[in-house]
Amino acid sequence: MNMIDTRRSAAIIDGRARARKVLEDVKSQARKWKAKSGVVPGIAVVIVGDNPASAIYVASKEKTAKECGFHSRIETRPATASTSEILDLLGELNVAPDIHGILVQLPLPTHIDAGKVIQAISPGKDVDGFHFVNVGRLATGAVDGAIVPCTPAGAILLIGDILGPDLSGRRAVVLGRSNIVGKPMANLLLAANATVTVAHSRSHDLAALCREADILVAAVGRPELVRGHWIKPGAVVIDVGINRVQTGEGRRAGLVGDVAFEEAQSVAGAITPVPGGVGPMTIAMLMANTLNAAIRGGMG
Ligand SMILES: NC(=O)C1=CN([C@@H]2O[C@H](COP(=O)(O)OP(=O)(O)OC[C@H]3O[C@@H](n4cnc5c(N)ncnc54)[C@H](OP(=O)(O)O)[C@@H]3O)[C@@H](O)[C@H]2O)C=CC1
Ligand SMILES: Nc1nc(=O)c2c([nH]1)NC[C@@H]1CN(c3ccc(C(=O)N[C@@H](CCC(=O)O)C(=O)O)cc3)C=[N+]21
Repeated sequence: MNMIDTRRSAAIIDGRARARKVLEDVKSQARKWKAKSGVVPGIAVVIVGDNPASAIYVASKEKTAKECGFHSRIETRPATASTSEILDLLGELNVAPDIHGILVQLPLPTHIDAGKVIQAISPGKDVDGFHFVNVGRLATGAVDGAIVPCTPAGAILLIGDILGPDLSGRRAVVLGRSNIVGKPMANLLLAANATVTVAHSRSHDLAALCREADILVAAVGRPELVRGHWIKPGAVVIDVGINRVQTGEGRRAGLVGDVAFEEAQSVAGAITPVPGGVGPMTIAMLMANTLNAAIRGGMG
């Protein structure tokens, strides 16, 4: 019998538990802020059309907002709504005194100018962190004043729990360059002193790039693209992907990430599961961003 077990097993990062901790903090800070100022943090979620995935996320956001003691308002508009109708609604929410955070659920129906809609949100209420002002603050290193996009903000917390806040000398690879996840993730890693590579659909030899990574963040939306042999032994693997897959093709039905979890688990040092990893952190960070926006009083 081989006495040396060469199989390794990564620590599974419990995003649900970490998110609960964030939410407990948010809840207690919100209570204190209310006692001091009389202000109850308020969030408005705008949902256009009837994307079933969006409906699930929005319900979950509302439930969590209530748990935090926040005021929450859902504004639903039909898929046929025009860009100008949504801009009018945002104009109203921007000046609503009981609303401190505004989120427009993406994707929007294609006939709506999503860029215009995002830039119409007042930067101080932009709890997604998608407005140019917040993107610019993060990109220029003024991280403290920025509202940071929720998913990367949650992911960097998980990374910090394992590696500490200073990532000097660590190689990070981010798969995906979207404005929602990939780019802000890269900026946060850079701000934490990591050496960052951003890869995307035009990159060559992703496997070799990924094998260099002490920290690998996968945000591509391709089920189980990242295989076990792409991963550097001991790496911290953050799987942002949320992919709904059917049975067949040798896969389990249901939700899978962008990383082939079982394979990766035998190589990585730590890994986030899907579900139960980054997803719950996203919603928790949305509440944290809303609380901070309320405390800042919509400044910025
Ligand atoms: N857990 C959470 O809270 C959240 C999860 N998500 C999930 O994360 C994933 C990514 O989301 P998002 O960033 O919005 O997605 P986008 O579709 O906007 O971006 C995907 C990125 O991945 C790149 N890409 C796509 N296919 C490949 C490939 N085969 N090889 C290399 N790169 C590729 C694209 O490259 P290119 O730019 O060249 O097209 C693009 O940069 C999705 O599964 C989404 O559902 C998203 C938000 C929150
Ligand atoms: N303006 C805007 N901001 C967003 O932040 C935004 C968006 N639009 N559009 C869609 C994506 C996706 N997203 C998720 C949030 C939570 C989970 C989440 O909680 N996931 C659970 C499971 C969910 C399930 O079971 O379906 C988990 O991973 O454990 C997932 C994905 C936010 N997004």
